[in-house]
Amino acid sequence: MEGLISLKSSPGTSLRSFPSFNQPPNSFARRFSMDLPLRRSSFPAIRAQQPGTISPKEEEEEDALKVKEWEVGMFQNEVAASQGIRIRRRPPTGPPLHYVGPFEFRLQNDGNTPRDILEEIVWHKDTEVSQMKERKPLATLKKFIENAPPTRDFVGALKAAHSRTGLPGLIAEVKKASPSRGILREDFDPVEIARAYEKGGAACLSVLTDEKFFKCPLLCKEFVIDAWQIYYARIKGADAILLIAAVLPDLDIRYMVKICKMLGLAALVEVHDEREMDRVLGIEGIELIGINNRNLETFEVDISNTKKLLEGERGQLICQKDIIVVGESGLFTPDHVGYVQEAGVKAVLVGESIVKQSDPGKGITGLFGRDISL
Ligand SMILES: O=P(O)(O)OC[C@@H](O)[C@@H](O)c1c[nH]c2ccccc12
Repeated sequence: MEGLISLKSSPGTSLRSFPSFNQPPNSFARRFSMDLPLRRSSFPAIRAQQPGTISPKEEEEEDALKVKEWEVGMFQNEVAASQGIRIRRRPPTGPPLHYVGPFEFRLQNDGNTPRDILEEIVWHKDTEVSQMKERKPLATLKKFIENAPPTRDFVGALKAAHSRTGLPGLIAEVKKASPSRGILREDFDPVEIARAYEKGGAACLSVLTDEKFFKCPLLCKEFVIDAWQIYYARIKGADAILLIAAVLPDLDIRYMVKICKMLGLAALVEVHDEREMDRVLGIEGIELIGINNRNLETFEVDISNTKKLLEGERGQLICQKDIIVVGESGLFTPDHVGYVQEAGVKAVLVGESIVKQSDPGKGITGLFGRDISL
């Protein structure tokens, strides 16, 4: 699960490769040169002094574009905050590293220290995605998609499993580690684990999407902050993708859900509290809502969260809209599964309790209290 565990920074990365949001643009730096010193060779005005680089006009246009992008980036944080989203998409005043002339020094600014693990992941993801986008621009991904095989029906597989077994359809998660639990399995062979899940009766798999090996539809478990990641997941063989309401403002969710539809992907939109649920219920075209029992900011797990969010009017609205709800995280026993099913879920997303078993397929039987592969 790269998205969950790759929190390390990328040494040796030039700032030039992720200029748009992480670093204020050059003309800003000129205006506020004391506050926002930049690494010299990384920015257009300085590059232009070297022979064989872009023209002053191009440089000006590039600068103007970056100013706009930076402003939009900052504006996004404000929009998100107005929707109750605590996670800031980017450090408010640029990254903590600052450079002045030939001297480099580190400026640790309070505002630029992530407040919790989710924010740290999102800030890291922003850098990672900017770099990947440079290597594989959207136009390249689109060409691959034209030749990609069709997606498998993720929602259909969950519904079929539910009506076949009378139990929630299982999305079985392949993960080696998580930030809250550390390493879950030393002898980690993702392919073998996924095969065992498939044999054990899982309807779908949740995995960092890589090669296509299985018949079960795949959920790409990622921290999506940019539509580019959705295209990338599609060419890597995903059939569904996770969108986290604690990270994404409504407008992003609307836009990303549309992109998913266009690409034939299911979108699993994840919520953790009432406010997020209400936001998501106000968005048209959502088929799958995940209720995460784990708070991604504190790691606290409470399975009664699923019940709480499905009570009363919210539950009725979900029924009317024919939305499938997935109970996520912290499910270990048949009692847990029964409890969330009683609360109204038709599917569950389970990682730790089954991935840890020596035979993950048998782990599924233990989780449901009976063999669901038949
Ligand atoms: O291992 P568990 O407790 O069974 O949880 C699985 C899954 O719900 C969890 O990995 C998860 C759900 N949504 C997420 C978002 C980010 C990271 C992790 C998650």
